[in-house]
Amino acid sequence: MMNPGESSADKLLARDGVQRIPSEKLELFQLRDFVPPDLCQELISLIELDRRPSTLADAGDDNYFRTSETCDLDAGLPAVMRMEALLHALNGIDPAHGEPLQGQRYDVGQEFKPHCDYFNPGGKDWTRYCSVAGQRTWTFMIYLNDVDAGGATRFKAAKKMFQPEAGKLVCWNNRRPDLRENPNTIHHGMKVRKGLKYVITKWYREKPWGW
Ligand SMILES: O=C(O)CCC(=O)C(=O)O
Ligand SMILES: [Fe+2]
Repeated sequence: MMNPGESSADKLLARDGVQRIPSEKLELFQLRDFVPPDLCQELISLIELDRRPSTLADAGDDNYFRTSETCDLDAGLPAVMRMEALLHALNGIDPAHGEPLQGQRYDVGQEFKPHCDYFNPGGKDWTRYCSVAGQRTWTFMIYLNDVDAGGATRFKAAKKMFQPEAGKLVCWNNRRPDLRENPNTIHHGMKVRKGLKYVITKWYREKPWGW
């Protein structure tokens, strides 16, 4: 049986418009027009109100690895609740297994270099990030606006680049069928060349989030 912290290809493909990116190496999907324009605008306004420099687990020494700005979105706000309801209807994941929704804002020249969303087993932050809620299972990411130039998300193993497009969802399973972390999920939020880029990210965990 599927863990309540996971979605599945069958569940996602049951929705009209969901496309699986052909690859043996990972489970990767997109859905255009997932989030309506008025909700995209509301979420952009919330990110603008409350942004701060992004941080990283296992950051290492590269201060330019993730140069965007982040915002934790308050789960009690109507726009955030609407977003959560859309996600739950699509992916079927128990909302208790979700981390709080995060917003990201990238200015010209900002990027998130190639990385995986799961935590490195045995890495120095492993205990701190995974002791309560376990490993990250699935990632759901939504572009909130069309970017003037740049800002694509590149999945090298799948030979796929997603162009930002208001309301478009990209989602993937961070693990393989045997539940080991899948390094083929490595992805690069490429530099914005012109304009701003806003995204929302939702990460799910093996166990309930609980704090
Ligand atoms: O902004 C992007 O295109 C990628 C964002 C991302 O990978 C993340 O927030 O984990
Ligand atoms: Fe990521």
